[in-house]
Amino acid sequence: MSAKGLVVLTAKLTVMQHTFTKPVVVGAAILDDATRPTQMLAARRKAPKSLAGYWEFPGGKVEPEETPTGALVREIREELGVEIEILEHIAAPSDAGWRLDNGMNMHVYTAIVRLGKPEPLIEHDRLEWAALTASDLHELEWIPADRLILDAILTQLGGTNASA
Ligand SMILES: Nc1nc2c([nH]c(=O)n2[C@H]2C[C@H](O)[C@@H](COP(=O)(O)OP(=O)(O)OP(=O)(O)O)O2)c(=O)[nH]1
Repeated sequence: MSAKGLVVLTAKLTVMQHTFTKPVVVGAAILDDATRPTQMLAARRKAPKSLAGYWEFPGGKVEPEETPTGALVREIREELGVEIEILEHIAAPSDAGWRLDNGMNMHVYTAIVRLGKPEPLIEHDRLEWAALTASDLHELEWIPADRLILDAILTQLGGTNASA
């Protein structure tokens, strides 16, 4: 095959890969404080109909040219109108992340707000600071797949979280 043919084939394969592989989702567990967190920001989805009313980690899909953390900073800027600093990755059951009900995988990172006040701008109709305790977090109606992640966050923050 000629060099030109190889370039065309590679380009076609890249397009096919983006078409057929599921996007990776990133979510932010936004904390009220980096060293002694007591609260986490939950966001209630407006759409699609099947997810409207459920609480989630604000975030979204990683675009092909983005890093996961770069995508998360962008998504939070778009959705909540704030600049965040990412703190740590929440350890997931596999390198692929947390398996979601839609077949996608999600990576979750703790973060703090560096600039601005979070507002539900596009995808959400409510934001709520929930206490970092199992009872307060689970009281909200989360997207079912997110509940395991809540427990992992509580466990991972256990060493620094005064209220857990
Ligand atoms: N953001 C987010 N999505 C989640 C969570 N749990 C969960 O199952 N999902 C699902 C819902 C969606 O099907 C998918 C994420 O898609 P999204 O609609 O948030 O992505 P996006 O902001 O990039 O939106 P779009 O450009 O595709 O419209 O993952 C979660 O905690 N946060």
